[in-house]
Amino acid sequence: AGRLYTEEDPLVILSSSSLKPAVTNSSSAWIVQFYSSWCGHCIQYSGTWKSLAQDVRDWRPAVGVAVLDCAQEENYDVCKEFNIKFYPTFKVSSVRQLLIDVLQNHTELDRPERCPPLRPHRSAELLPLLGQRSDHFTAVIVEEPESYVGREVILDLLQFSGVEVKRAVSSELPLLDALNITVLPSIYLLQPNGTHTHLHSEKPQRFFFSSLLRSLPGVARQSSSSVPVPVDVQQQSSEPWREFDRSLVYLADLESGLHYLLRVELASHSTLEGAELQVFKDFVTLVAKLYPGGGSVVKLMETLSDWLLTLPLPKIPYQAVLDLVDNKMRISGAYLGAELRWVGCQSSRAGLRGYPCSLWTLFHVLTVQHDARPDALDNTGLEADSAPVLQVMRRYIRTFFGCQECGRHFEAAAASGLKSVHNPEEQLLWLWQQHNAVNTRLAGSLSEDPLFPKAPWPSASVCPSCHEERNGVHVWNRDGVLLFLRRHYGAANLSPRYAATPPPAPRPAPPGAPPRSDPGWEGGGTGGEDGGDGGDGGGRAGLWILGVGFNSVDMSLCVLLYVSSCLFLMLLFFFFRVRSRRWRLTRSRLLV
Ligand SMILES: Cc1cc2nc3c(=O)[nH]c(=O)nc-3n(C[C@H](O)[C@H](O)[C@H](O)COP(=O)(O)OP(=O)(O)OC[C@H]3O[C@@H](n4cnc5c(N)ncnc54)[C@H](O)[C@@H]3O)c2cc1C
Repeated sequence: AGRLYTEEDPLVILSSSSLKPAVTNSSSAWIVQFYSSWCGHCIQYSGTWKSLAQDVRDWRPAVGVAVLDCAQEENYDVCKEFNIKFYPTFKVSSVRQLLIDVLQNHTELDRPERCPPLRPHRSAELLPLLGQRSDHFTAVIVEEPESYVGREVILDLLQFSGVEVKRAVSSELPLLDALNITVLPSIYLLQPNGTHTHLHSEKPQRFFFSSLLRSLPGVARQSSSSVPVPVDVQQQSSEPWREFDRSLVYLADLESGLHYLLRVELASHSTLEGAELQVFKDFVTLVAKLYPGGGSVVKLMETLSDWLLTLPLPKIPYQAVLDLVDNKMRISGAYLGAELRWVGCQSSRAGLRGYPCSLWTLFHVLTVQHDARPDALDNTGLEADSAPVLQVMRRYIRTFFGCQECGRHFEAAAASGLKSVHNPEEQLLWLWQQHNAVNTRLAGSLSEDPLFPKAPWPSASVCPSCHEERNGVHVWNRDGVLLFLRRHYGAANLSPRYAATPPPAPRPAPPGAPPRSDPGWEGGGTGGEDGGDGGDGGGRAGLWILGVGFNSVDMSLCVLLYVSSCLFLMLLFFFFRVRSRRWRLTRSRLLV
């Protein structure tokens, strides 16, 4: 079963393995909603999509309605291939009309086999039918050219035998005259015995026309067994619950968020150029400078940032970025885990929380880091802004964040609110306030996880000093909130538990080695002990000689120095040899 959709819904749940077999060379057209189960709007919208599927259920031979969850790891590649960047919203009626346009605009050659022709008929095609006997009813709907009613009724009756529906438009004057049609849309019925009559409908609407035709004698639904429905093979993996402490922030969430952002969200942009490239560069710089801990993630982001800044290319293929993120160059100590391990952002039900939760968390951490180290962004080009973290976040959300509606809301808030942010302190408070505004707006919505209800944060039980009552009215205590945010999102409160790149375990000191001050995970881990696929844990690439540790860069420098010293000595040797020969020659000439 899908996450927002189940097998009971009147639609098909597709996955990477069933999408292509279902839609390629299909006898019907397909409308597939690529959604993301973490996207609040997709959750809100799922009801609409189900209504649409229900609404056009009888059109099934001509068109299949399906969904595919791009937030599922196994579907990443197919969403990338289909270039899915954002998850839009529609109204049922507009999607239904869009469907009709798509179905009608197929040329005769590539029209799906079971899709009926939807073009209007000419008077010359219809008038000869009057008075003719037949084995079935023929309904003629005459309507304005822009009306969808006729096409909707044709599709509604697609699975019914005993009646054929045709449409004509109001410009067919000979037909209008012959049938004496004065009101549009109208429905005219040609009976099997050759007579014809105007059908009286309560209202000139799709539902009434379709119902009338379905109730005609001998009109019956055909067996639907001939309609192939692909069997979905998608299995939902149920993640094991990870015990965690709500008072901590987990590095595993930050890393999983970065993994999703860099390897999934960005992957739908096959090349980065212009403003997009600049937004990405700024984001990477920001993370490289402010991500706490100085560990392998920072090393990776620094490498990426250096590479982006030193290459003056106007356009960068995403694959090149991915190669660096996957550390194909095997740079020692640079690594970002390639899996999702939600901890503080895990959910009680599949499909909720996860990525958007991690993105909020990441930016809260970055605002607090910037507040602690305001000089960290010096000489990056970002320092001139009074709210650099928020500006980068704003541009990232606007440009790349998959939830387009969220981006619109955030942009509107930033456009009006960021003018009042003048320093790092106001910056972290603004983000807190904005996040609370979103919480309030979404409280009780379908995207809410009952285990993590959306409410003004932090609650009075978590931070009593954040709350006050003035004249019987609740108010936030600004200083209390500031203190709480600095502590909660501060480097000292980040837990490495469950992280894919844990801090390096203290290396057993070799005999005679000088006591080493353990930098711990905060002081600059050099990569995971379990480097994982593609990761080159810095800890493993080194060598201990006489109690001194050398990493692979040190070793390469040694080799370089050794080779250049040898060359230098050889040069000296040849230089003196040539000189001594010359000297001997000159001396022997003088003696002669
Ligand atoms: C920029 C942005 C805009 C979004 N806009 C929308 C939108 O318009 N509509 C929509 O449906 N979804 C939106 N989302 C997603 C939505 O806000 C949630 O992220 C998502 O529903 C997951 O909710 P959650 O329960 O994990 O908590 P989240 O709201 O994601 O919060 C994650 C964690 O942050 C902490 N936290 C909560 N509130 C605060 C706060 N005020 N300050 C600091 N920390 C806090 C808590 O520990 C919480 O568990 C947006 C996400 C982002 C990143």
